[in-house]
Amino acid sequence: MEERPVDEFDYGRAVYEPLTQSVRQLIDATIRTEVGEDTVAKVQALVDEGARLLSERLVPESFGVQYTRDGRGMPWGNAIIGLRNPIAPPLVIERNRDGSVWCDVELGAAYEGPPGCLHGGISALILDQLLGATAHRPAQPAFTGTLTVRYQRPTRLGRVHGEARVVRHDGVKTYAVGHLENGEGIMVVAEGVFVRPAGRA
Ligand SMILES: CCCCCCCCCCCCCCCC(=O)SCCNC(=O)CCNC(=O)[C@H](O)C(C)(C)COP(=O)(O)OP(=O)(O)OC[C@H]1O[C@@H](n2cnc3c(N)ncnc32)[C@H](O)[C@@H]1OP(=O)(O)O
Repeated sequence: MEERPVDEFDYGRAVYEPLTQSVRQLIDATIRTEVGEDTVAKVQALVDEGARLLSERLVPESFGVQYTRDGRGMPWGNAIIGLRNPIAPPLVIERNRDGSVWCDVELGAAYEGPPGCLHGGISALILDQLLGATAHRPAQPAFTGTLTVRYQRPTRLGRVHGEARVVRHDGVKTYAVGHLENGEGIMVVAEGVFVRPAGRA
Protein backbone atom coordinates (compact mmCIF):
# COMPACT_ATOMS: atom_id res chain seq x y z
CA MET A 1 0.00 0.00 0.00
CA GLU A 2 1.15 3.52 -0.86
CA GLU A 3 2.87 5.20 2.10
CA ARG A 4 1.66 8.74 2.73
CA PRO A 5 3.20 11.31 5.05
CA VAL A 6 1.02 12.50 7.91
CA ASP A 7 0.72 15.94 6.40
CA GLU A 8 -1.60 15.34 3.44
CA PHE A 9 -1.62 19.01 2.54
CA ASP A 10 2.13 19.12 1.96
CA TYR A 11 2.02 15.69 0.30
CA GLY A 12 -0.72 16.77 -2.10
CA ARG A 13 1.02 20.01 -2.80
CA ALA A 14 4.34 18.30 -3.54
CA VAL A 15 2.72 15.76 -5.87
CA TYR A 16 0.17 17.87 -7.78
CA GLU A 17 1.45 21.44 -7.84
CA PRO A 18 4.36 20.68 -10.23
CA LEU A 19 1.93 18.91 -12.59
CA THR A 20 -0.41 21.90 -12.54
CA GLN A 21 2.50 24.22 -13.22
CA SER A 22 3.58 22.07 -16.19
CA VAL A 23 0.04 22.19 -17.61
CA ARG A 24 0.03 25.98 -17.21
CA GLN A 25 3.19 26.08 -19.33
CA LEU A 26 1.47 23.79 -21.82
CA ILE A 27 -1.51 26.14 -22.04
CA ASP A 28 0.76 29.11 -22.68
CA ALA A 29 2.77 27.22 -25.30
CA THR A 30 -0.44 25.93 -26.94
CA ILE A 31 -1.59 29.50 -27.43
CA ARG A 32 1.73 30.91 -28.62
CA THR A 33 3.44 28.08 -30.49
CA GLU A 34 4.44 28.46 -34.12
CA VAL A 35 5.87 24.96 -34.63
CA GLY A 36 4.83 22.85 -37.62
CA GLU A 37 1.85 20.55 -37.86
CA ASP A 38 3.90 17.38 -37.32
CA THR A 39 5.07 18.66 -33.95
CA VAL A 40 1.56 19.79 -33.04
CA ALA A 41 0.23 16.29 -33.84
CA LYS A 42 3.02 14.70 -31.77
CA VAL A 43 2.25 16.92 -28.78
CA GLN A 44 -1.47 16.21 -29.13
CA ALA A 45 -0.78 12.47 -28.89
CA LEU A 46 1.40 13.01 -25.80
CA VAL A 47 -1.26 15.16 -24.16
CA ASP A 48 -3.98 12.60 -24.95
CA GLU A 49 -1.83 9.89 -23.38
CA GLY A 50 -1.32 12.06 -20.28
CA ALA A 51 -5.05 12.66 -19.97
CA ARG A 52 -5.71 8.94 -20.38
CA LEU A 53 -3.25 8.04 -17.59
CA LEU A 54 -4.60 10.68 -15.20
CA SER A 55 -8.16 9.54 -15.90
CA GLU A 56 -7.48 6.02 -14.66
CA ARG A 57 -8.63 7.23 -11.23
CA LEU A 58 -10.77 10.33 -10.81
CA VAL A 59 -12.96 11.82 -8.10
CA PRO A 60 -16.54 11.29 -9.31
CA GLU A 61 -17.43 14.96 -9.88
CA SER A 62 -15.71 18.31 -9.29
CA PHE A 63 -12.97 18.57 -6.66
CA GLY A 64 -14.93 20.64 -4.14
CA VAL A 65 -13.07 21.43 -0.95
CA GLN A 66 -11.32 18.38 0.45
CA TYR A 67 -10.00 18.44 4.01
CA THR A 68 -6.84 17.00 5.53
CA ARG A 69 -7.02 14.87 8.68
CA ASP A 70 -5.88 17.93 10.66
CA GLY A 71 -8.80 19.94 9.22
CA ARG A 72 -7.12 22.12 6.64
CA GLY A 73 -9.22 22.96 3.59
CA MET A 74 -7.93 22.28 0.11
CA PRO A 75 -10.02 24.23 -2.44
CA TRP A 76 -7.68 22.93 -5.09
CA GLY A 77 -10.12 22.83 -8.00
CA ASN A 78 -11.17 26.46 -7.53
CA ALA A 79 -11.20 28.44 -10.79
CA ILE A 80 -8.99 31.22 -9.48
CA ILE A 81 -7.07 29.95 -6.42
CA GLY A 82 -6.99 26.20 -7.22
CA LEU A 83 -3.58 24.65 -6.69
CA ARG A 84 -4.60 21.74 -8.95
CA ASN A 85 -6.38 23.88 -11.51
CA PRO A 86 -4.15 24.91 -14.43
CA ILE A 87 -6.59 27.59 -15.56
CA ALA A 88 -6.22 29.30 -12.16
CA PRO A 89 -3.21 31.70 -12.18
CA PRO A 90 -3.30 30.70 -9.18
CA LEU A 91 -4.18 33.68 -7.06
CA VAL A 92 -2.41 33.68 -3.69
CA ILE A 93 -4.34 35.95 -1.33
CA GLU A 94 -2.54 37.55 1.60
CA ARG A 95 -4.44 38.88 4.61
CA ASN A 96 -3.51 41.97 6.63
CA ARG A 97 -4.16 42.21 10.37
CA ASP A 98 -7.18 44.46 9.77
CA GLY A 99 -8.81 41.80 7.56
CA SER A 100 -8.09 43.54 4.27
CA VAL A 101 -6.51 41.37 1.60
CA TRP A 102 -4.12 41.74 -1.32
CA CYS A 103 -2.48 39.74 -4.08
CA ASP A 104 0.21 40.07 -6.69
CA VAL A 105 -0.30 37.93 -9.74
CA GLU A 106 1.31 37.44 -13.14
CA LEU A 107 -1.26 37.11 -15.93
CA GLY A 108 -0.08 36.01 -19.36
CA ALA A 109 -1.46 34.97 -22.74
CA ALA A 110 -4.10 32.64 -21.28
CA TYR A 111 -5.97 35.59 -19.77
CA GLU A 112 -6.15 37.83 -22.82
CA GLY A 113 -9.26 39.73 -23.87
CA PRO A 114 -8.52 42.81 -25.98
CA PRO A 115 -5.13 42.27 -27.69
CA GLY A 116 -2.35 42.46 -25.12
CA CYS A 117 -4.84 43.20 -22.33
CA LEU A 118 -6.52 41.34 -19.54
CA HIS A 119 -9.99 39.95 -20.25
CA GLY A 120 -12.61 41.88 -18.31
CA GLY A 121 -14.15 38.66 -17.03
CA ILE A 122 -10.83 37.65 -15.53
CA SER A 123 -10.55 41.03 -13.77
CA ALA A 124 -14.04 40.45 -12.35
CA LEU A 125 -13.09 36.91 -11.31
CA ILE A 126 -10.04 38.12 -9.40
CA LEU A 127 -12.00 40.92 -7.74
CA ASP A 128 -14.86 38.54 -6.83
CA GLN A 129 -12.39 36.29 -5.05
CA LEU A 130 -10.54 39.16 -3.35
CA LEU A 131 -13.69 40.88 -2.12
CA GLY A 132 -15.14 37.50 -1.10
CA ALA A 133 -12.00 36.68 0.85
CA THR A 134 -12.08 39.93 2.83
CA ALA A 135 -15.83 39.43 3.50
CA HIS A 136 -15.25 35.85 4.61
CA ARG A 137 -15.82 34.81 8.22
CA PRO A 138 -14.73 31.38 9.44
CA ALA A 139 -17.59 28.85 9.35
CA GLN A 140 -19.96 31.49 7.92
CA PRO A 141 -19.57 31.31 4.15
CA ALA A 142 -20.75 34.39 2.29
CA PHE A 143 -21.88 34.18 -1.32
CA THR A 144 -21.42 36.94 -3.82
CA GLY A 145 -24.84 38.58 -4.05
CA THR A 146 -23.92 41.51 -6.27
CA LEU A 147 -20.58 42.47 -7.79
CA THR A 148 -20.24 45.77 -9.62
CA VAL A 149 -17.10 46.27 -11.69
CA ARG A 150 -15.95 49.49 -13.31
CA TYR A 151 -13.23 49.19 -15.94
CA GLN A 152 -11.41 52.51 -15.87
CA ARG A 153 -8.62 51.68 -18.29
CA PRO A 154 -7.48 48.61 -20.24
CA THR A 155 -5.18 46.49 -18.06
CA ARG A 156 -2.09 45.27 -19.86
CA LEU A 157 -1.18 41.59 -19.41
CA GLY A 158 1.63 41.10 -16.91
CA ARG A 159 1.95 41.73 -13.21
CA VAL A 160 -1.21 42.95 -11.48
CA HIS A 161 -1.70 43.97 -7.86
CA GLY A 162 -5.12 43.65 -6.22
CA GLU A 163 -6.54 44.83 -2.91
CA ALA A 164 -9.90 44.58 -1.12
CA ARG A 165 -11.41 45.57 2.21
CA VAL A 166 -14.72 45.50 4.01
CA VAL A 167 -16.50 48.84 4.27
CA ARG A 168 -19.47 47.81 6.40
CA HIS A 169 -21.64 45.00 7.72
CA ASP A 170 -25.43 45.07 7.72
CA GLY A 171 -26.98 41.93 9.18
CA VAL A 172 -26.28 39.04 6.84
CA LYS A 173 -24.69 41.36 4.30
CA THR A 174 -21.09 42.46 4.09
CA TYR A 175 -20.13 45.30 1.75
CA ALA A 176 -16.62 45.23 0.33
CA VAL A 177 -14.61 47.29 -2.16
CA GLY A 178 -11.43 46.61 -4.06
CA HIS A 179 -9.33 47.39 -7.10
CA LEU A 180 -6.72 46.09 -9.51
CA GLU A 181 -3.67 48.18 -10.33
CA ASN A 182 -0.38 47.94 -12.18
CA GLY A 183 2.51 50.29 -12.93
CA GLU A 184 0.08 52.51 -14.86
CA GLY A 185 -2.25 53.11 -11.89
CA ILE A 186 -5.65 51.83 -10.79
CA MET A 187 -7.29 50.08 -13.74
CA VAL A 188 -10.40 48.33 -12.38
CA VAL A 189 -12.49 49.06 -9.28
CA ALA A 190 -15.23 46.92 -7.75
CA GLU A 191 -17.78 46.92 -5.01
CA GLY A 192 -19.69 43.90 -3.82
CA VAL A 193 -22.39 42.70 -1.48
CA PHE A 194 -21.67 39.32 0.12
CA VAL A 195 -24.61 37.54 1.73
CA ARG A 196 -24.50 34.83 4.37
CA PRO A 197 -27.50 32.62 3.58
CA ALA A 198 -30.31 32.59 6.14
CA GLY A 199 -29.63 30.40 9.17
CA ARG A 200 -25.85 30.44 8.72
CA ALA A 201 -24.95 34.01 9.77
C1 LIG B 1 -11.73 25.64 2.84
C2 LIG B 1 -10.81 26.72 2.78
C3 LIG B 1 -11.50 27.90 3.15
C4 LIG B 1 -10.69 29.13 3.09
C5 LIG B 1 -11.50 30.28 3.14
C6 LIG B 1 -10.81 31.49 2.95
C7 LIG B 1 -11.37 32.46 2.00
C8 LIG B 1 -12.66 32.16 1.39
C9 LIG B 1 -12.91 33.13 0.37
C10 LIG B 1 -14.15 32.87 -0.35
C11 LIG B 1 -14.26 33.81 -1.46
C12 LIG B 1 -15.33 33.42 -2.37
C13 LIG B 1 -15.44 34.36 -3.49
C14 LIG B 1 -16.29 33.84 -4.59
C15 LIG B 1 -17.70 33.70 -4.15
C16 LIG B 1 -18.58 33.16 -5.21
O1 LIG B 1 -18.25 33.05 -6.34
S1 LIG B 1 -20.11 32.67 -4.70
C17 LIG B 1 -20.89 32.16 -6.21
C18 LIG B 1 -21.72 33.22 -6.83
N1 LIG B 1 -22.83 33.54 -6.00
C19 LIG B 1 -23.91 32.73 -5.90
O2 LIG B 1 -24.00 31.70 -6.52
C20 LIG B 1 -25.01 33.21 -5.00
C21 LIG B 1 -26.37 32.79 -5.51
N2 LIG B 1 -27.41 33.41 -4.70
C22 LIG B 1 -27.80 32.86 -3.54
O3 LIG B 1 -27.39 31.77 -3.16
C23 LIG B 1 -28.78 33.63 -2.72
O4 LIG B 1 -29.53 34.48 -3.56
C24 LIG B 1 -28.08 34.50 -1.62
C25 LIG B 1 -27.13 35.54 -2.25
C26 LIG B 1 -27.29 33.58 -0.70
C27 LIG B 1 -29.13 35.24 -0.85
O5 LIG B 1 -30.11 34.32 -0.49
P1 LIG B 1 -30.94 34.46 0.88
O6 LIG B 1 -30.06 34.13 2.03
O7 LIG B 1 -32.17 33.67 0.70
O8 LIG B 1 -31.23 35.99 0.87
P2 LIG B 1 -32.51 36.75 1.42
O9 LIG B 1 -32.94 36.14 2.73
O10 LIG B 1 -33.52 36.84 0.32
O11 LIG B 1 -31.92 38.20 1.65
C28 LIG B 1 -31.05 38.48 2.74
C29 LIG B 1 -30.55 39.90 2.55
O12 LIG B 1 -29.61 39.90 1.46
C30 LIG B 1 -30.08 40.78 0.41
N3 LIG B 1 -29.78 40.13 -0.84
C31 LIG B 1 -30.26 38.95 -1.28
N4 LIG B 1 -29.75 38.65 -2.47
C32 LIG B 1 -28.92 39.66 -2.79
C33 LIG B 1 -28.11 39.91 -3.93
N5 LIG B 1 -28.03 39.06 -4.94
N6 LIG B 1 -27.39 41.04 -3.93
C34 LIG B 1 -27.45 41.91 -2.91
N7 LIG B 1 -28.20 41.73 -1.78
C35 LIG B 1 -28.94 40.60 -1.76
C36 LIG B 1 -31.56 40.93 0.64
O13 LIG B 1 -32.04 42.14 0.11
C37 LIG B 1 -31.66 40.88 2.14
O14 LIG B 1 -31.31 42.13 2.67
P3 LIG B 1 -32.07 42.70 3.99
O15 LIG B 1 -33.53 42.59 3.69
O16 LIG B 1 -31.65 41.77 5.10
O17 LIG B 1 -31.55 44.08 4.14
